This record gives sequence, structure tokens and C-alpha cells, in this order.
Amino acid sequence: ARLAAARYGKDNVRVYKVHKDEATGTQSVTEMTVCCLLEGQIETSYTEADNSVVVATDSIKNTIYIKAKEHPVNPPELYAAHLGQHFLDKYPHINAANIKVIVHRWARINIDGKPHPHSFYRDGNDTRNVEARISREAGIELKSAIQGLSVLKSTGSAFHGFVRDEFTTLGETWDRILSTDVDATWTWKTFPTVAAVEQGVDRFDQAFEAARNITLKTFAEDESASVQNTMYKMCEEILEKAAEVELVGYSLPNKHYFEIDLSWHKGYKNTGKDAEVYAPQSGPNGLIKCEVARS
Ligand SMILES: O=c1[nH]c(=O)c2nn[nH]c2[nH]1
Repeated sequence: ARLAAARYGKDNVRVYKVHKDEATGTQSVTEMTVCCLLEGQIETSYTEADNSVVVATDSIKNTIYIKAKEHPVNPPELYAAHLGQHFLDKYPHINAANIKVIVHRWARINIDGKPHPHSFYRDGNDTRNVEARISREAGIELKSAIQGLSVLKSTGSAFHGFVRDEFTTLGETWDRILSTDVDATWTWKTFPTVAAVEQGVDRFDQAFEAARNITLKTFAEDESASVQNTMYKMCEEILEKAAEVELVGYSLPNKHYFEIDLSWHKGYKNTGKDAEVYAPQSGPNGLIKCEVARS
């Protein structure tokens, strides 16, 4: 037998960092969950119980905290780049760091119309994520994401004209509920160095805001002919907005809401245009995926 692949490190490292603006007394908070897995000349730790090549996962966890102290944690793309580069700079036998940063939402509470200086609430369970690979071979590869943004529209969605054959029972519809949990990703051009990531660092927050706004606006306004076509429009718009992004992808579950025929009860009309009461389905669900590149 031979070792075909190996990476190891610490997962589920929860990090909180506060920024205190002395001038205004306003405090800002960031909360994230980090995974950091290392690759390199570590084969003998697997094959020969040679621990001399092992940077302990506990030390990796410590490094995640130290780098959060030393460097900004925003944007997460920059923090991931600093963290990954550290391992290449410090350990000659480590050749790549695979880092995932999940940033949780803390929105500032507005009290009597005024933003509170140090109080926040969770204004959604969607997260801002970064998957980074920092390697000697390729440099800094960054993929940003929105994950778990649940949306629903009560109309403005149709699905008809699809294949009808001896396997088809689904009726055509010109007016249906559409609901999904958005998982959107955008892959950046490769950055050769951390300095290159830092140069024009505003690109990352701008792209995140654009992707989230484009997703919500297109979802709401598109007279959707299918999940497929609506998500393609989202990808096109994000590519147009973010010049240094090379690839945009979506993975959207189609979370079905079934009409309930209530005509058995006093002839109640509750289907088609009279449908009001529905049965939300936990599963099965459609799952529609795409990746869109610059032509
Ligand atoms: O938007 C949709 N796309 C599909 O491919 C599909 N299949 N069933 N319902 C569907 N809705």
C-alpha cells in the first residue's frame, strides 16, 4: 500500500474578535469558525509513526488565534491568506494550507433609530465563507461564498414545457412558490502573494455585497421559468460586477411546497388559482447546480 493523499489540522476553531474605535467608542465584532488543514512532506507520520514532521493540530489551533491577533480578520479572504502563508514561511516541509473560514452574522442593533455602539443580533443564519488554498506551487487560491441564505417567493415562478413521457406525473405550472437555500460561490484569479491580496483588498467586501444583493434582487424580480435560468442570470450579473472573479457557481435545492386538495371537505377549493394552504416538503427536493465562466 502507498499513501495516496494526506492533509491534517484543526477543524471547528471558533474565533471572536472585537475592534474598539477609541475615538467614537463604537465597537465592532467578528465571529468565525476556522478549519485549517496542512499538506507537505508529512508521509512518514502516517507510514512510519514519525511525529517529527507533525506540527500538532493543537499548535495549528494556537496559530489561528495568534494570526487573528496579529492581522485583521476582515475581509476573511485576507485573514485566510495571512494564516496560510504563515505555515509556508515557518515550516519548510509544509507545502500547502487548506483553510475554510465561516463568518457568522452579527448585525448592529438599532435602538430608537440609532445604531447601538456595542450590541448586535443574528440577522440571519446565512454565512459568508472563504475556502483558501495557499501553496508553494500555485500561490493563493481563494473561493468566496454565501451559504445558507434561505429565500422564498410566493409567486413569480413557473415551470412548464419540460419533457413529458411515460415517466412524467408533474403538472405544468405558470404560478408556483419557489424556495431555496442559496449556496453561491465565486472563484478569484490566483493571487501570487499576500501583498497581491492586500492590494485592492476592498474587492472582497464589494464582491460579497454585490453577490448577496444580486442574488436577492434577481430572485425577487425574475419571472422565473426555472431554477436553472434564474441562477444563470445571477451568475452573469456577478461576473459582470466583479472583474477579478473567474468563475461563479450556485447550488440550489428546490424546496417544494405541495398543493393540498381539500375538496373532500365541503367541496373546499384549494388547488390551482384557489390554492392558499400548502404542505411544505422536507424532501425529496430538487437540486440544481451550475458553474458559469467568462466566455
Ligand atoms: O425549476 C425547476 N427545474 C427543474 O429542473 C425541475 N424539475 N421539477 N421541478 C423543477 N423546477
